[in-house]
Amino acid sequence: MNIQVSSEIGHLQGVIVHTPGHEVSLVNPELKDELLFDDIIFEEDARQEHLDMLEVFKAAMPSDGKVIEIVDLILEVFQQEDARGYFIEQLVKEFPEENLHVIEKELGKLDADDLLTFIIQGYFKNSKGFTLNPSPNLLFTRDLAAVVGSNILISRAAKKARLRESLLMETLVQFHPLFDSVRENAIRISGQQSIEGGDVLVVSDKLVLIGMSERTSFSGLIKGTEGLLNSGVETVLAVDIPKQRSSMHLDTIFTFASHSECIAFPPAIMEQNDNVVALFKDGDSIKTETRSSLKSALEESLGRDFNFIKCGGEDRTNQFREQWTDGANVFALAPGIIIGYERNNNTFNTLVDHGYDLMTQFEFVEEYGDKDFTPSDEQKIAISFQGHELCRGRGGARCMTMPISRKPLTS
Ligand SMILES: NC(=O)NCCC[C@H](N)C(=O)O
Repeated sequence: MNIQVSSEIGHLQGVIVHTPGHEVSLVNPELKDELLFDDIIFEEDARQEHLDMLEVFKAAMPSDGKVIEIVDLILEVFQQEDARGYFIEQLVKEFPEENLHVIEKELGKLDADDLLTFIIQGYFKNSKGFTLNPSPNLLFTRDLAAVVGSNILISRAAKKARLRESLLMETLVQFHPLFDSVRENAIRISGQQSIEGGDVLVVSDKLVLIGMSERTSFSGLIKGTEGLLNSGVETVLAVDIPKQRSSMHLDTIFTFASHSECIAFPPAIMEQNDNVVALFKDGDSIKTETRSSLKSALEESLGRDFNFIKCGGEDRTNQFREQWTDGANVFALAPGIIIGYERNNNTFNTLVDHGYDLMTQFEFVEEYGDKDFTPSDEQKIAISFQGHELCRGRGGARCMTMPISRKPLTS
């Protein structure tokens, strides 16, 4: 598969996901805040909701499209002894407080399955009593990396609860053949720097948005920007967003729906001024310029009008309620073909006002499951899916996807 993503909306051809497994059942309520979950979630229902979401992806994707489970990639890569060794070395180094050096030898003897279980669920037989917290957030594959054009920016998580996922992603890029084409030029950040994929929105291969959030540090933003500007991106728009749990990434308050439409949470995006800084190259240095708003910055950069559709509609309480349940976090399967949680009905009604046809996940799969879906410029569809358990992990459709291949846009 050719790794290439030059927009947020091009027809989806390849995506990495993680259908939740037993790790979500290991979240003790006492640890849920530390593990970045807002509630404990019921594994079986969460898994079914996720699998049903994937059915929509498959119906919308071309027949040769690929939905790839990240654990399959990890198991493949862990067949290589040097990949296991590399991962274990990083794990021991990055988590000194866990004293994993004491069991480094035992870890080295684990086969691929047992090592994976240890990483995701936190235990293995003969672990001498050493356990780790589970990794329930692997579900949100978006945050592990961002494919930008034909490059990859590997995230480094801000929170310890997610740092193991960053090491997994780094190991995949280093060792899995899927990433052969991006390995050498991969953009990496290190040390105290942090950046998470939910903060990176690929408007085009020349223009990228990066959220300055509670998860993306200033040094992470600058290092990531340097890497992008050195690999063909012309402008990064840094978007200052509230540093708080409810909007932990830019994509929790802003996503793209079509060539000229975005879903935005009004208070944090549409009602802000001077909250965007453009970064671009000037010789060997990076120059910055303030932009008055995200809308004007996008319009100026792309030379066309944008329509920001309000998450939650006009009512203030609904805007806040539906942002909280990821109403602004839609995932585009193709231009104008988006999917989001069914519960955000005010957001869906607002999309209808903007010319979207509403379909449930079941209607969409019934209609397109057995025949090719060919997106057209005339058709806009907002697909609703049920995610009452998934939603408690505090992420929506975009958060649960890492696109690695999208068709280039024609217009
Ligand atoms: N891109 C996203 O917004 N991802 C959602 C991440 C949710 C996860 N529980 C976290 O707090 O990191």
